[in-house]
Amino acid sequence: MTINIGHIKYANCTPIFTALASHFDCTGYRFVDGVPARLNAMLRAGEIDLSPSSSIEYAMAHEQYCLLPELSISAIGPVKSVFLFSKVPVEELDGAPIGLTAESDTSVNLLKVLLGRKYGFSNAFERTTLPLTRALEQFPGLLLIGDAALKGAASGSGFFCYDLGQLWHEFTGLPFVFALWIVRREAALEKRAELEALARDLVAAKKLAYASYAEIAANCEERAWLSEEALVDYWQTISYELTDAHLEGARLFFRHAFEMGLIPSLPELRFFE
Ligand SMILES: C=C(O[C@@H]1C=C(C(=O)O)C=C[C@H]1O)C(=O)O
Repeated sequence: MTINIGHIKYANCTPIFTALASHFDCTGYRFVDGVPARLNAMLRAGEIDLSPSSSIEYAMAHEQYCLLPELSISAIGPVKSVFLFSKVPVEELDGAPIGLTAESDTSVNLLKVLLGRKYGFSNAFERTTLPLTRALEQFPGLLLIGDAALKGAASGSGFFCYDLGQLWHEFTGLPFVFALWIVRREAALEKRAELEALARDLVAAKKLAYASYAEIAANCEERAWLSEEALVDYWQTISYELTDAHLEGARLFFRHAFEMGLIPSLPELRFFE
């Protein structure tokens, strides 16, 4: 049975997908490229079986999902690819309308939690697909994630630039889990043996990737717009683990989100086993 796997088309996913494709048999897999918000919707609709997807998507529909252990896209401090860009210092954004990338579901809610709870602000939020400079003509602040955020930060845009991984760490002292590997429970039942093999291979691929960041950077598509050194530095910044501290960070995020009415209930974290 083919397994339909979501593939976030961002530099942060390149190491694990490259290592998976180069070391393991992927003939039974169909990879579906997309941005996180799109892959979340496809996962919810049953159009893919599993994906590294927004952690908040798990919380939104946890009765349909379970999680792969030992894998995430997280930050323990700065993440380098999730930024609030702003025309003024963040302390001056109370009441301001904030533009939100259409690609994210976790980080838009993280920004709401941080502005609401860390700063005590009350903001209006609006999704936008405008690029950085154009968006900041319309909004005093703009949230970008993934490659667009990496590029925006590297461009020396002259705007104030706040790393949400770092703001969360200052606020809580905990890791922040941006993405979890989410599996549809239906698929976990129907494709159990295949998913067990994939879960094992993904953890092995993660470890192989750790040992070959320089080689992966030298050969990947992202080299067209980011230097090998910057890619390796980015991958070393991200935490791909899912330890007890990561889970504590995720639970605390969900608690804030629930208290602010951003998710319908507090999810139990259930793993594929
Ligand atoms: C660190 C990142 O994590 C991501 C952020 C996500 C979100 O905000 O919904 C989802 C998946 C991850 O790719 C990033 O994309 O920059």
